[in-house]
Amino acid sequence: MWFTPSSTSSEFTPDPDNYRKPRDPGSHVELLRFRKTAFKLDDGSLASIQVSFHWHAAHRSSAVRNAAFRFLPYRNVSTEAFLDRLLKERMLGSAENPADSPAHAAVPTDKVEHFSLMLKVPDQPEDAKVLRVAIIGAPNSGKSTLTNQLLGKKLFAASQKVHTTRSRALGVITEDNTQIILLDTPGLTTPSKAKRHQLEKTFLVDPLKSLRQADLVVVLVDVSDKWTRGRLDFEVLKCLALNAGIPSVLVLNKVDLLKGKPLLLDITAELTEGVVNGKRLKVRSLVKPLQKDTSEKLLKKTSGLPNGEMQNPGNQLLTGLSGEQLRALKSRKGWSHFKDVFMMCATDGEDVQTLKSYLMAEAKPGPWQYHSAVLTDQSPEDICTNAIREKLLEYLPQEVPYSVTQHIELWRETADNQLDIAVKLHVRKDSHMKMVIGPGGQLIARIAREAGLDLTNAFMCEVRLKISATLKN
Ligand SMILES: Nc1nc2c(ncn2[C@@H]2O[C@H](COP(=O)(O)OP(=O)(O)OP(=O)(O)O)[C@@H](O)[C@H]2O)c(=O)[nH]1
Repeated sequence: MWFTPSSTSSEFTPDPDNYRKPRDPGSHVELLRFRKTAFKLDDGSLASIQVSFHWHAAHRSSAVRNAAFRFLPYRNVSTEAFLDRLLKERMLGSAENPADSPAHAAVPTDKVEHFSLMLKVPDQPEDAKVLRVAIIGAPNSGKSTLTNQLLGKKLFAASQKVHTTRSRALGVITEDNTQIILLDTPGLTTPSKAKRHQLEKTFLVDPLKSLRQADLVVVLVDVSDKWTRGRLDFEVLKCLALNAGIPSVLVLNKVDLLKGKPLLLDITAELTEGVVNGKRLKVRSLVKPLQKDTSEKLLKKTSGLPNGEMQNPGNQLLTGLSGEQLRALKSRKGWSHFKDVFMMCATDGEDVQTLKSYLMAEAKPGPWQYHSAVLTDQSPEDICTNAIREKLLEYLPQEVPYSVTQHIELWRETADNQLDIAVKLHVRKDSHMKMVIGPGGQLIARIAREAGLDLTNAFMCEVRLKISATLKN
């Protein structure tokens, strides 16, 4: 968090030249509310932002009859310090127009508004470009962290525990004429592990579904894990083999945790089989790069299709890979068809900016899928439960957080632009209950405070989150 909302929040009369009108020329609009919220910066100074205003559209569809549209807010920056901050922070997007960056856009707090925004016709320019990116990798490789950093906003839960992400969700970056759709997926797992950990079917199906829709696959590997970094996760390899026609890039993540950086070259050589973008790597390597024809034969064997030929993923996914293909794949440690390799720290803004620029450049002419105000397809309630789930996973030991379920009891926007949320946690065991509450109620209060701050950032309004817990077997 780089700012904390102060309690000062006021309504005021808008200057008509000072807000952005909707691009839909036919719609009759009427300004309903216009708010200004003050924020306290780290240096103690105050800045104000126009956080939201609502339009009443005359030609509403029946699905949104009772809802007012909320358009991408235009913001006024009232202190130099704040403007300075915006311009300096690279992850916040275009310095020319910081107000347009995703970090400053709000997710609707109302699920009907969210739904209507998802259905809204994209406001695309004539030269629109688009890229659908599937981010896949083993559990805990940093997929959600990377997605949040690319978005410049924390909308996806990320924790040190595996299986933080329960189902597929998307994040949308829209800048200038380009829309990048990020498909965040649960960590790839096997049917037997899914059964053992009582994981939903989404864990098995969602990554494959995401892949089918992608123009580019980003494979994330945690290089700080010495047990897994030497070879690509078998489930990842299977996904790549099933979708060999979709370009893919390798991202070696968590390089900040790696002491010996030269090791990165060895890891790269292993995971790419010594070939990137059809060219042999010129690095000292533990493995001998595969001969080009051998590598092509292997691809043929594992995908069951001629090298480079686009396959029918739907059919492949239904039938899976044959026994022979799976055996051939098992003998492989890496994938020789990555287009590029990135080494990065997903928590570092500069590294992520490099990848973001690459994705922007990879976008191809095509229609946007979403309106530019869409940041994610997650409903406001899902964002809330995921934020709480993240803290539960972070602070509760071992398997305890996985058995806690949530029930939203109150969701109310107040007239002073605050959002009141009350969530009840259902805990299965008495011993777990004590852990969730913590000594003197400290832990549950901490979880409410921290999740509340994340939601304030996501919704760009002050969120008052109350969490209680009850025993439910
Ligand atoms: N030091 C360091 N930590 C990172 C980096 N990227 C991610 N992490 C941490 O790694 C942990 C796992 O990150 P997630 O983003 O939740 O990983 P995920 O792949 O989405 O995990 P699942 O939901 O289990 O599939 C979190 O504690 C992150 O803060 C990085 O580059 N460096």
